Amino acid sequence: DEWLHYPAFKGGGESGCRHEKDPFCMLIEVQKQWATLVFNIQSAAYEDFSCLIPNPVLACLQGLRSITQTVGCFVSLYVISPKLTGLTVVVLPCLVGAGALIGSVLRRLSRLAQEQVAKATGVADEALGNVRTVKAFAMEERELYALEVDKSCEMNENLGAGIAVFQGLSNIALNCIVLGTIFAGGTLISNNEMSPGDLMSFLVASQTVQRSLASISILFGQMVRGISSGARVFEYLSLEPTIPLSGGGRIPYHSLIGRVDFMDISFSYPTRPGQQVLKRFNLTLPPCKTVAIVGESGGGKSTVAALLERFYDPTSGVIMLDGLDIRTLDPSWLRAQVIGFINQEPVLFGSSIMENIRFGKPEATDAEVINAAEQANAHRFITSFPDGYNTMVGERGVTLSGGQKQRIAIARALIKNPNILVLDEATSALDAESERVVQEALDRATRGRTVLIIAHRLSTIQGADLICVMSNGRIVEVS
Ligand SMILES: Nc1ncnc2c1ncn2[C@@H]1O[C@H](COP(=O)(O)OP(=O)(O)OP(=O)(O)O)[C@@H](O)[C@H]1O
Repeated sequence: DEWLHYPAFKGGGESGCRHEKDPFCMLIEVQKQWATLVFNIQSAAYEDFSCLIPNPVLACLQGLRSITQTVGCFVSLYVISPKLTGLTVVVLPCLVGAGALIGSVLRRLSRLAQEQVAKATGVADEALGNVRTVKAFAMEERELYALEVDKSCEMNENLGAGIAVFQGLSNIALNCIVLGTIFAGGTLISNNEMSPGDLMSFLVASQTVQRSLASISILFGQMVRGISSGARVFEYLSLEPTIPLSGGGRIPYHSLIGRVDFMDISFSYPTRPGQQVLKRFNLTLPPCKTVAIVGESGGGKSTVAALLERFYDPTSGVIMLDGLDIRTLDPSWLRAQVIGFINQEPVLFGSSIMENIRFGKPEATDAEVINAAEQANAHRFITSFPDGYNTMVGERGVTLSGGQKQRIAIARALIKNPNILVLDEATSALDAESERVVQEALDRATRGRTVLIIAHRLSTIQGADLICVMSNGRIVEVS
């Protein structure tokens, strides 16, 4: 009876609130209207503007609605029964603490699952990119990708189970709160400290809190997944290169002589600081001369080329270009205009021959591309293809032979007309005939340039002005 006479349940008027001066009634009404407003905005956003509003904004609106509902209902709860509300306030932090604990475990699981997905994708990429090697070793049946995907599947299942347990537990906990409220409220009613109507109002308001908290817990599950995926992206975005991409001095083209001095260079790769690859290495590349480095495998020859290209900076010592420390020069200018680099395994892009050669100088005209191809002994074989320079080379150049790929790589390096040419075992992967053709192209390309040749074969270094033998990270003989 008393409950039915309570103002909040009497109904009447447009707002359903007959006693507009009753603070409890007003509070319920304001909270209801606010929740409806936010809900309507959110629904309208979903239905009419979902393509315009980013998902995080929609999620924020949903979160905002749940949070305001929770706060509003808590105020109402306090107005109805401070004692019962106090009890809820004591229990709730314990639940929130337990939720935060489970949440941190879930975040860790989610991060591990994301890393495993990335690993599985990497394996698939490698297996597909190196399909010939996979076939050559009859490894098609070895389910490398399946293994990684199974692991990823297992991890995601664990994560899903974790989120399910989290959501299940939070629902059980919230229902327990309702049961506890009825129990505690019943005790208060029997002691005449509370009316049945108050208890019913309390329950209605606490169920709204329950619904809001349940939707917050779902949002939290989505947030856990989102944050760990985003964290990996932001981790990469926030990486700063140790060697800047650009910035620094440039030597005007007409004053550039092309003398390179390696002075007392010591170097260890950052991933293996314990292994010193170069030890007080000294070498001079005189302008317009060809210097060849030979030596045992793993002796550090390619590392010398990598340091000249500024892929790494030496641990100690200085590399000079025309008497200037290359660390003071603009790396993008050095790589794009001064040094032409041709390595053992030329990597081509899955576009046309024309675009691959033009990669060396994006603004080059078709005539310049053809000229570079002629210098690299590539023009004849390119024009023998039905599509000529528009022939697509396939992913990483798989539709070309080793010698053809190498000559396109030479043309790509020559088109920028570099002052310094670095050839890192450029012909070592070729048979005798292909090597002869490529060598011819290289002999032509090296004229009038400072050249560093890293070689295994005698034929490659025959024309060199200086031959240096490298062992154990330093030059041991010069002839
Ligand atoms: N990115 C890297 N990280 C760590 N160590 C590396 C890296 N690259 C090469 N090394 C190590 O540095 C040493 C020198 O390698 P480098 O490639 O310079 O030798 P190389 O003389 O060119 O050999 P090869 O004639 O066989 O090509 C080797 O012991 C190699 O294992």
